[in-house]
Amino acid sequence: MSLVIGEIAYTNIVPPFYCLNREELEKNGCRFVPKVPAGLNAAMKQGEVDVGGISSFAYGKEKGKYVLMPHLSVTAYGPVGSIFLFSKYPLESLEGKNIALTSASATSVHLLKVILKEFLHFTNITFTTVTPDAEKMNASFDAFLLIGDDAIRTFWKREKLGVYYYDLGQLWYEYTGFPMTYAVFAVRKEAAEEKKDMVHMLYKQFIESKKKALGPRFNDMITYIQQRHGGTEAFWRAYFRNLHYQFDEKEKEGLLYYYKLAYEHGYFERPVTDIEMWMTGNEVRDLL
Ligand SMILES: C=C(O[C@@H]1C=C(C(=O)O)C=C[C@H]1O)C(=O)O
Repeated sequence: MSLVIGEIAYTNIVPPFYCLNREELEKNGCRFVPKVPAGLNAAMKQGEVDVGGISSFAYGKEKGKYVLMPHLSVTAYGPVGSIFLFSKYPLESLEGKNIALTSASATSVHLLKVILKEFLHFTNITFTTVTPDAEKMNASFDAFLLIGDDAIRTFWKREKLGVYYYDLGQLWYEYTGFPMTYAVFAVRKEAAEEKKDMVHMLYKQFIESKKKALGPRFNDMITYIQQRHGGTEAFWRAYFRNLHYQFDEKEKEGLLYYYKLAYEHGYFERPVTDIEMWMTGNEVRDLL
């Protein structure tokens, strides 16, 4: 029996994965599957992936099927640094325009729609989902949304593209005062039951990896990322110091508010008013 772990193929998720003892996990039957968030959301829904990072939107959409791992998420209190709407026009002038949405995302595309409809009161924007490619998107659309490393690379060349840019996390924070949780760590309920010991082992390692990657191993994580993706050391340091990886009351409150608006705007069939956790209280404390 193997445990299939979804690994978001973007840098934002690195800390909980960076210091995993992959050899040990693989020896014990774990297998890693890297995909962009939308790919993992689908794989998890189809039962091909048991556990891992998925879009927080996908948890709400599939409410009832997954439980969430405590103290793990990808969250920002304000700007994210890697979720941008790039636009030929200022934000206030987007009514009547067409916007390209990256096919890699679920949380951020709905976040953008919610922000434009709920807070800017736009009713007439055409959205088209396309493969992320800044040049092509910029050539054919008035504005385009990118996430993850695609967004970071485009942010670095924003002046060449001559576009306005808006950080969705910043907009959300300005309008609501809430943090926004983009990725959650979900476990399919069947896997949580049937592969209990493996899920426990993995959870412990996720927590340890996050602590080490943001603590004693921070410098070598930054070097590793800079070597793979370019950019400056200062950029990556600031990027990771800004992101939050916990998932406690404040993060849940922000996420539930997002779920409320997502339901009101018709993106969920049922309201999502609570979050089911994998293990709670004392049980988890033993694993931390
Ligand atoms: C922080 C980010 O969040 C990601 C955004 C997601 C989405 O929009 O569905 C899903 C997972 C997150 O890892 C990012 O893309 O940079």
